[in-house]
Order: sequence, then C-alpha cells, then structure tokens
Amino acid sequence: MASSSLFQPPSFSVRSKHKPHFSPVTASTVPSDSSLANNSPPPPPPVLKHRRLADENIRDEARRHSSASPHHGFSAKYVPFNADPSSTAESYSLDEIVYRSQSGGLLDVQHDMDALKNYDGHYWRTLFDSRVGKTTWPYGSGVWSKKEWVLPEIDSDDIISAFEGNSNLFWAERFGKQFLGMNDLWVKHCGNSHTGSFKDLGMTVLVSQVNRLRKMNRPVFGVGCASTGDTSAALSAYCAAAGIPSIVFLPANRISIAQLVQPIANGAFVLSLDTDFDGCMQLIREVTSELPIYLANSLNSLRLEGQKTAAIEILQQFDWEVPDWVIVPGGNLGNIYAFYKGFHMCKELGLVDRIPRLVCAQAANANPLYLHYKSGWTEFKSIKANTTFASAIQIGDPVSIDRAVYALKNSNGIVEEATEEELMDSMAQADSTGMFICPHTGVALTALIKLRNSGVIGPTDRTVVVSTAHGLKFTQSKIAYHSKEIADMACRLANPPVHVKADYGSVMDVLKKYLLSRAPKY
Ligand SMILES: Cc1ncc(COP(=O)(O)O)c(C=O)c1O
Ligand SMILES: N[C@@H](CCOP(=O)(O)O)C(=O)O
Repeated sequence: MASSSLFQPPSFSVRSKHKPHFSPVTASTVPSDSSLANNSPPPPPPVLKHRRLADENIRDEARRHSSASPHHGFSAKYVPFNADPSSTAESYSLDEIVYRSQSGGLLDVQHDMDALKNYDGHYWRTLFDSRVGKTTWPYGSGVWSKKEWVLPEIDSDDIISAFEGNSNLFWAERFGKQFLGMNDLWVKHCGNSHTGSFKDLGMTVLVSQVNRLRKMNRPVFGVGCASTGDTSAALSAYCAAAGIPSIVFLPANRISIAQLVQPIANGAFVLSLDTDFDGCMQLIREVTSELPIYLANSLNSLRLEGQKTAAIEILQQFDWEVPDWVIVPGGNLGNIYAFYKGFHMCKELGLVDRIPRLVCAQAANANPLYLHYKSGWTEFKSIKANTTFASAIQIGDPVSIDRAVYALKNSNGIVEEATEEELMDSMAQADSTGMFICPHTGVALTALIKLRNSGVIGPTDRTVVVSTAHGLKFTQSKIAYHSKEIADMACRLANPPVHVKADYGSVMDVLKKYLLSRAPKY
C-alpha cells in the first residue's frame, strides 16, 4: 500500500490496564434440574447482591457457585450441516476433534432445543438482559452471557474470555439522514473489540473448548489457522491468554501491517506464505489433518456458536424488537450463517416472532457468492480473488458457501457487491460523519446505498450494518485515499492535511479561507 509524505509516521501508545470491579448476577441464575423437572417456566432469575470473598478471584467465585448449583441438562453436539434429521444418525460429541461429516460436508453445532424450550422467550430475554454490563465470570462476556446457547456443557473454569462482545450499536444519525434519507440506520461495531474484529466472538469459544480438550489430555499441541489478518489476531491473543501455542498461515504482503503485528506480538508461530488466502486455507487443512494442530478457521463450526451471539445482541439492544435488514460483509462466509443462526434461534425459542432480511456484501474483486446469487443459485464456481482494499475478504473459494446460501435463502436475503472506488468512497463518507470504519464495512455500506437507491430498502426501514473490524487496522488504505495516491481512483472525498508555513499570517490566511467556505447558512 502507498504511504504519503503528507502524513506523519504512526506512533504507538500504551493502554492502561483494565481493573475489573465485582458485582451481582451469579451462576444461580442458571436454570437447575429441579425447575426442569416440573416443566413449568421458572420465575425471572433473581439478580443477587453479594460480595466476593476477599481472597477469591472471579473464577474462584464462579467455581463456588457452579459446585453449588446442579447441572442444568442442556447439551449440544456436531451433526452434518443441513442434513435431514430423520435420515442421519451421524453426530459427534463436541469433545471429538472433527471438522467434516462422513460425506465430507460441513458440520453444524446442534443444541438440544427441547431442553432449551422448557423455558419460554420471556425467561431467556430476562436472563440475558440480567447479565449485561457485569463482571461475573463468565457472563460479563457478550458471548458467555448466552452460555446455555453456545457451549452449555463447558465448565466455566475452562473458559478463556476477554469479556468480548457487548459492542456498541451506533445510531448513524448523520450518515443516514444526509446521504440516505434514513432515520433508523445503525452500525453494529463488532470491531470495537479485544483484537479489533468480530473474530473474538468465535475465538473465545474455540480456544475455550481447546483448553478443555487439553485438560482432558486430548492430542492438541497447538491451534492453527489460515488468515487474512483478523482470525490470526484473535487466535493468537486468546491462545496467548490461555498459554496454548498458536500457528498462523498468512498470505505474504496481502494483509495490513497492523494485522501482521498482532500475532507477532502475541507470540504466535507466524508463517508468511507466497500464496493467497485460499492457498493458505488449503495448506492449513492438509496440515491439521496430519499434525496435532486444532483447526481454528470457521470451517470449524464451534466458531460460529460465538459469532451468532452478535445477532442475539442486536435484538437485545433493540429491546427485542426485530430490525428489517441486517447487512454483513462476506468473505469465507461463516459470519452470514452465524447471524442467521442467532436470529433463527431467537425466533424458535420465542424471544422474537420473526427474523430480519439478510444482505451479504462482497467486494467486486472477490465476489464468488455474488456471482452465484446472480446466476440464480445455479452451480457454484470458486474464483481467483483479485486484490482489494477490503483485504480481509479477498477470498475466492469460501469454505462456508453452503452455509451462506442456506442463510440467504431462508431469510429472503440479497447479495450485493462494491467496486474498489465505491467501497473506499463509502468508507470515507462514513468517516466524515464521525465513524472510523474498515474497508469491509465500506463494502456493506455500499450495498446499503445501492439497495436504498433502488428502493429495496425504504427510508424508515430499521437497518443494521455490521462493522466487522476496527478502522485503525486499515490506516494504510485510508492514508492512500486521503493522499489521492490510488491509481485510477478520483478519491473524491479526500481530505489531506494542508502544509502551512509556521507564521501567524500564513495560518490566519488559510483559516479565514476555510471558515468562509464553512460559514453556517442561517
Ligand atoms: C474484517 C472482516 N470482515 C468481514 C469478514 C468476512 O467474514 P466471513 O469470512 O465470515 O464471511 C472477515 C473475514 O473473512 C473480516 O476479517
Ligand atoms: N477474514 C478472515 C478469513 C478467514 O475466515 P475464517 O472466519 O474462516 O477464519 C481472517 O481474518 O482471517
């Protein structure tokens, strides 16, 4: 990527250490076997006020509560994805190391829905709401606050969490009003997270399960992934927190510097490979079938159990009202299915009465799903993905293609695409209204703009754009844009710094000119 002499080189700052404070909501809010037995919905969970013992940490405290409360009876297992339940007996414990079904297809985590249905929608809404904003282990996490729907059987003691999730839902007031004539537009900032992307949501689940497997003496020496930069950042951080070796395969010179430094800093074993993401993915699949390395990409359906909580969180943030549209940028295509699954579970378990329409947005330079959609879902063809500023979705052979098609067909969904100029302009436009988004969110915003301009999305439709990574990971592309250094791109919203002589007269001259051009029109 180009850099500019107009801009100062980046500098590093150190964040102060977060000190947790300890407060209510305990493991006793988890349903118990006795309340299941009489099959009547339990009363809303109590929010207990208590103090943690002076010599206890939050894990100890959770341990004390869990040994006092009986097992709740919820469970989950792997089953072949989208298989007819009556025609297959194939299933695997989550404690097995398996990524594919016997026929080579994808797997899915299937929850015991009958057990979950012993509790009504009101119960689940109240339980989830009672856990937000607390530091009780592990429910202070936006993912583990939904533990019964994620990994119900894991011991809280095995969980590796950075209290991820609970990301802000930003009301895009000015962007919506000024550019789209919309008043109910929201951006779910999943990139405001521990490692700066939505991958944390899935990785806390995967690494927690690995932690459990290692305690059970299963042969997992390390955890590996192929990555365009965000999966590797999340994997290396969670593994480092757990003391588990991580191995990452990165396509050389195809990810941002900020993303490259994350696994390096977290102590991962980083292989920079002269291939693209699809080549790295192929290699990690081969390697993990030979060596005791657990596969951390979203081919592993455990990841999606964490990622689906972002959908549940959106409903929760709207006080359990369902938005009309949710727009998600797509690459390897696990996340669009995770959103579908989260929304669908909420409907099936009575928390809401419908699901939103989903839109998957792709870069035109890496658009195999878009082409498939445009062909009327006829035979899928993988492609060679071209370079895109949305580098984390430069993927031509997505592993979760079947999951994505399923999610879109079952949500009356749409697929859109964005050219390089469109995605960069959308990103700059959003930034000019106070956001600082990544190019992938620029892809999603372009989809919104197109669907709004064609009238598919109406002015009062409640719409959520999922922002998948923090803009600070992609400063190189923003600098290139604002320096107008991108070949064949007008960069029409560029806002480069003005170099001025350091004297009073020169500074006054440029300021007066600027202020006149910005004078309010009363
Ligand atoms: C920032 C960012 N946005 C979007 C995506 C797409 O997610 P998925 O691969 O689940 O489609 C990825 C990764 O692929 C990503 O890193
Ligand atoms: N954008 C991803 C690509 C891999 O996706 P995954 O969800 O299958 O791990 C990345 O950041 O590596």
